Amino acid sequence: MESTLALVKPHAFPRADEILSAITSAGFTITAKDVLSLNTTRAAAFYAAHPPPAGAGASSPPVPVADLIGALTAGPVMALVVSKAGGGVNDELASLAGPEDPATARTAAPGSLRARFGVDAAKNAVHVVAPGADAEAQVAFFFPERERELPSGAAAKEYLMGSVVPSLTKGLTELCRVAPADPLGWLSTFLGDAAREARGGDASADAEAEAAKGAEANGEAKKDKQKIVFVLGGPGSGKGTQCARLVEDFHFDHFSAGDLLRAEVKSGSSTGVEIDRMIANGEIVPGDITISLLANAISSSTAPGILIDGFPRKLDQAGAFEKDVSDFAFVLFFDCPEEVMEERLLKRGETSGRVDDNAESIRKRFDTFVKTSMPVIEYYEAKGKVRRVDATKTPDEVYAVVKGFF
Ligand SMILES: Nc1ncnc2c1ncn2[C@@H]1O[C@H](COP(=O)(O)OP(=O)(O)OP(=O)(O)O)[C@@H](O)[C@H]1O
Ligand SMILES: Nc1ccn([C@H]2C[C@H](O)[C@@H](COP(=O)(O)O)O2)c(=O)n1
Repeated sequence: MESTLALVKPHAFPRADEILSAITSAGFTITAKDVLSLNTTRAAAFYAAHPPPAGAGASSPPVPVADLIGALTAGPVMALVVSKAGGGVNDELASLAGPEDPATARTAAPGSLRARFGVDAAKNAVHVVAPGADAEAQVAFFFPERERELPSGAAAKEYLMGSVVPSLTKGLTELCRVAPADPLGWLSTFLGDAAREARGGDASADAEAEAAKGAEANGEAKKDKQKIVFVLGGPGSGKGTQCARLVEDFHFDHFSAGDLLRAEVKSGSSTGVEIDRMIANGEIVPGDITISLLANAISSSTAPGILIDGFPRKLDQAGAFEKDVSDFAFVLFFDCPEEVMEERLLKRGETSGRVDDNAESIRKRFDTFVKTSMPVIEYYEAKGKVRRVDATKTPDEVYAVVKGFF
């Protein structure tokens, strides 16, 4: 089975079902699918690593990369791994897509995807891998965790000796030295980091770094040099209190997802009305709203570290942030029983003015925390990324433990 990449571009996204059906009717199999949104940095990195073909057609001028980036970042993208038995999957899919420019496609290949769903040479419905280009690398850009076809014989030996044995030996040696409480989680994080480091020299990572430099020059902050820490814990566990101390001692920036959402409510925007209702009801606001508020807030930060308080509250928020905004260093988790948190919140409610510091909202918030947010902590705990603190002690005692993590 040979595989290649296809992207359904944002303007054609509403017609993704028809595009998928055209692809499968032509005898291809969709072996992986993801819906994502790309920011400018990531789209620029993609086109830098995988430059588009020279022109939309023999007689047409090349499409400016800025237009391609604009088209790819305008909304949701559907990324597909398209497979077919035998060879030539790239060329066959390129032929189903049709000429780059939909205007040309409509006369030269009227049944093609671009003829049917394209608008212009940038909004041309689908990105497919150009004949002769590196399909595997393009697939890996969007599906980095996907298993590749394993090498065999001498190639397998070379791969194992060169890539697997050195990091596994180092990982196992370190594992014995550190003796972590969760050895499997620890080793999985270690090997994941080693693999990412090894990929640091590949073409797409270089391109991404270059693109990020460009984005920085345009005022977009590059977050990978700043330590980002997710601060989690139940409502009233003391996240905000401890973050304030870290800001004072370490000059970090502190962004509270709850505060950003409350500011949105105050702004009087139409989204704000709905956010206010959800907060009072103890519900989680959709991740895309919170992530865009956070991404905007952290984009201008130049502090050595960034504390993201009260986020991610749901597993999908965690994945989306890591994918679209930034990696993070660890989760600082304040472990506190409900009775303690309830007492603190009712006391805070006497003066806070918060719509959710009342007995009924508190009960709903606890329920949401257990059902929706604890799985985030368990997920990262299994990866060895959680630093847990007993939050029942006095603020000074809690802080003595917290600052040891920085
Ligand atoms: N260790 C502590 N001991 C006693 N009271 C505390 C402690 N830490 C914080 N508090 C108090 O408990 C209340 C809740 O603390 P804080 O606002 O820091 O919690 P939070 O986790 O940020 O809450 P939320 O998620 O609801 O915003 C505050 O009134 C704070 O003064
Ligand atoms: N990632 C987030 C963070 C917060 N909210 C909403 C729901 C919470 O109950 C409320 C208050 O947050 P807090 O100040 O307690 O951190 O804000 C959310 O939906 N998603």
